[in-house]
Amino acid sequence: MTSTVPMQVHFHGMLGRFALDVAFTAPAHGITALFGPSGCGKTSVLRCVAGLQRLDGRFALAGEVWQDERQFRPPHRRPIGYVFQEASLFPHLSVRANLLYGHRRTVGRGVTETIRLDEVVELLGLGRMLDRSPRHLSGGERQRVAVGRALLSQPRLLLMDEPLAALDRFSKEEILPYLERLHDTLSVPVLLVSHDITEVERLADHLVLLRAGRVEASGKLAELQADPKLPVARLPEAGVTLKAQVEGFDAEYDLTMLALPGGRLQVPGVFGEAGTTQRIRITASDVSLARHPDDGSTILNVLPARIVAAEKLNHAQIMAVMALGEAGEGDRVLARVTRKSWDLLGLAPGELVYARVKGVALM
Ligand SMILES: Nc1ncnc2c1ncn2[C@@H]1O[C@H](COP(=O)(O)OP(=O)(O)OP(=O)(O)O)[C@@H](O)[C@H]1O
Repeated sequence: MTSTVPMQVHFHGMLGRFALDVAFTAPAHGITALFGPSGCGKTSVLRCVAGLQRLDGRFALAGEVWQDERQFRPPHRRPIGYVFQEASLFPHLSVRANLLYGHRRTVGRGVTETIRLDEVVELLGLGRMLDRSPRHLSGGERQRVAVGRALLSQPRLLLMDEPLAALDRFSKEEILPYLERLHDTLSVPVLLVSHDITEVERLADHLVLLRAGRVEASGKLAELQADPKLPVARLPEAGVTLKAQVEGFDAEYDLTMLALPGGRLQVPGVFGEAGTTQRIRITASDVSLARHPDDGSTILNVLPARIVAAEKLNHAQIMAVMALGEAGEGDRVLARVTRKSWDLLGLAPGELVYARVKGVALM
C-alpha cells in the first residue's frame, strides 16, 4: 500500500569539517532525486537515512520514526535496499543465488514477502541470466541484478547512490527503461542520488537540490525545473519534463496527438496507446515566442500561454516561464529567448503569447 504520509528527512551535524544541515519532506512513493554538485552532501544524506552515519535529526517513513531525539534504529533494523555505483555481487554465486541472498535473510526470518522473485526477474529482464555467474555479465546487467537483489530483501525504501555513474552510455541507455518500469510498477519509494540531470529528469518525480550541505530547494520535478532562479533552469540544456496523455493518432501523417494541462501537442511517430500517459521533455532552447498564433511556419505546435516570470540569464538571453493556456491555467514550460527579441516584442509577465514548440522529446 502506498502511504500518503510524506517521508521526513532532517539531519544536522559535522562530518569532519563539512557541515551538513538538511531538512526536507518527500512523497513516500515514487522516486525522489537528491541532486547537486560533487561534495554537496548527497551520499552523506543517504548514509544517514540508512543509519550508517549518525548525525542528530529525525527520519520518518510513512509515519514510522527511525530516528529522532529519543531513538536511533541501527542499520540492520532499517528495512532498506541499497544500490551503489558498482554492483557488489558475490562472484562465486549464480545470479539466482545473488538475488535470493537478501530474500533469505528477510523473508526467511518472518518478514512479509511483498516482492517475489518471479516479479523481479520479469521486471528487470533477468530470466536468461539466472544460472550464470555475475563474472560474465555486462556492467548494466550486473547493476540490474544488484537492483533485483535489493528489492528482494523486501525493503520499505530503496536507496540508490549514483547507480548508473559507472556505466558507459550504451549500458546506461539499456538499464534506464528497467528503472522506469520499476518506478511505474512498484510502490517502494526510492531516494536516488545523482549528479546527472538527464538521469534525474527521466526517473524522478520529486527533486531535492543540495548545495554545500544544505537544501537549496525541494519540490515536484516540474516545478523546480521551471523556477528560473534555481540553477537547473539556468543550465544550457534546461527544460521541463511533463506528463501527457495519448489522445489519438493521425494515421495520414504518422503523428501522435498528446494532451497535457493547458494544451495539445502533435509528435512525429506513433507510440503508446490511446489513454496512456507518456513522459515528455520540452527543452527551453526549442521554444520560441510569438505575439500571433499563425504566421506561417513549419512548426506544428503553437500553444497559447501566459508569461509567468522572466529571468535574465546573461546580457544577451532571457529565460521566460510560461503557463500553458490562454488563462495560464496549465503546465509550465520554459523558453530561452534573446533579450533583443524580448524587447522588440515588448514582452512582460502577464502577457498572452504563443509558444512555438520546435521539438518534443519522449522519455
Ligand atoms: N565521515 C566523514 N568524515 C569526514 N568527512 C566526511 C565524512 N563523510 C563525508 N564527509 C565529507 O562531506 C562532504 C560531502 O560528501 P558526500 O560524499 O556526502 O558528497 P556528495 O554530494 O555525495 O559527493 P559526490 O557527488 O562527489 O559523491 C565531503 O567534503 C566529504 O569529504
